[in-house]
Amino acid sequence: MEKIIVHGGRRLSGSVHIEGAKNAVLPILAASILAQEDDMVLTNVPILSDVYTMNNVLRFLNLDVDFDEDTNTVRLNAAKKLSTQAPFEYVSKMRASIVVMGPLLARYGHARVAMPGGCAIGSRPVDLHLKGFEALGATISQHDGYIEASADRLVGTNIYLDFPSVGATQNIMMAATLAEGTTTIENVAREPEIVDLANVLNKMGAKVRGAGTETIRIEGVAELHGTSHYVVQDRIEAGTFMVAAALTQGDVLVENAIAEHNKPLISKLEEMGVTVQELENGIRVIGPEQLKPTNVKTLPHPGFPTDMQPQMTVLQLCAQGTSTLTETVFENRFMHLEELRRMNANFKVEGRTVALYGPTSFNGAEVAATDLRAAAALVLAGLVANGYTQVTNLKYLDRGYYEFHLKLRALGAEIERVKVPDQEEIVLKSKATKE
Ligand SMILES: CC(=O)N[C@H]1[C@@H](OP(=O)(O)OP(=O)(O)OC[C@H]2O[C@@H](n3ccc(=O)[nH]c3=O)[C@H](O)[C@@H]2O)O[C@H](CO)[C@@H](O)[C@@H]1O
Ligand SMILES: C=C(OP(=O)(O)O)C(=O)O
Repeated sequence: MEKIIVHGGRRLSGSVHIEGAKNAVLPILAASILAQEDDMVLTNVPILSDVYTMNNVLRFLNLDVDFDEDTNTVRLNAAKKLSTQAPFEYVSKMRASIVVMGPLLARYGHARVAMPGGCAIGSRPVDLHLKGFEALGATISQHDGYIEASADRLVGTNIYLDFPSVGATQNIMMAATLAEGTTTIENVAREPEIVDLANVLNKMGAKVRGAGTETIRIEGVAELHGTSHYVVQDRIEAGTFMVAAALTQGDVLVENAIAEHNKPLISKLEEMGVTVQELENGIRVIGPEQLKPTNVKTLPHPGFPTDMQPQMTVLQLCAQGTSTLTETVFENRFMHLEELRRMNANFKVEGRTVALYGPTSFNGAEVAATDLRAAAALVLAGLVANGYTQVTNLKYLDRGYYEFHLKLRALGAEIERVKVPDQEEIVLKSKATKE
């Protein structure tokens, strides 16, 4: 087992490099399934466990996948006959594997994918994905824990999403690229990662218009081919470092950060008294001596991102007075707060809203991450806590942050990541010693 140990109290300063976006690269990797000829060459690919998982799903489907970590480049080839089945052992590792379904259905008229199930932040059904496939003419059945979709040929149609789901928008968009005729999807997700995917699909020969707005129109084409693409920067990693700077009265340049992608966060930071400067080479964030309280509500893009919510609650807990945070996207994304309570946080959850009573004098403690952004939030709290904070369950952190502790250390944090024997190893060792 590994843990991160942080000794709080250091101001962060300097500049930090941000990786390509996990949430952009995962569906783009899946889009490679659509390339009947030519390699797909993706650059600026982050070294994350989720990327390894998606690469393994694609290898299982019979794509050739080569990840050169020295150059952050993944080269894929999908020219061979592919399998259309993604089994439980892969899908259970990562929910985002569901986005292989749209491309498989588009190319082969068939996909059988294990039901992804929920996770620590909510139940996360895929009904909107399936409604979209059905509207395109697929027959859907669910049995033995698998979802199966089949169609002779998908046919373009008008689809209205009840909620602007990121995954459903991506899956339906990819399915429609090879459909007969034109598909219009309304009330779609508008996240920058959707725009990045649409850009790749267009470079592959698709005709996707309107990504980034509420309506996407896709004119079906006969075939798609490989292309090369530089993955867009991770706005959530960038935002996490912006919060780290704000929290520690720091002065940090988040290199090449795209302000347009982080508008709601920047606006809230400014409201709290943080100085945010948009420079040519990135965003400079200077934390104030005292943070002002603020109220935040998570919403689909361009609203405040739910993936910044746990980190934001840590900042709000440090403000002079009471702040609120309303989580509208996922029904169960406050698990990190119970861990923060161990560190002296004072808050009250009522339904989807939490009142956060600041200012908090965080005390170092042993805490366990419950999900990806919870892990980041606990490390952030450790940066301003008295004494030592130990964060475990780092498998969550590794899903979405590359060398998080090293980047923080380079900014001046007193932080290390260590291997410690877990309980099972200790028992085995003590048995061996006795024998
Ligand atoms: C790999 C990836 O890109 N993950 C992101 C993606 O997840 P993901 O694509 O799973 O998120 P969605 O936008 O689909 O989900 C948002 C909400 O819609 C609900 N829903 C979704 C689909 C559906 O068919 N039915 C339904 O009810 C979900 O349960 C959730 O409450 O967007 C989320 C919302 O910005 C982010 O937190 C995740 O980091
Ligand atoms: C919730 C997240 O990811 P996923 O949808 O892959 O679980 C996240 O990136 O914070």
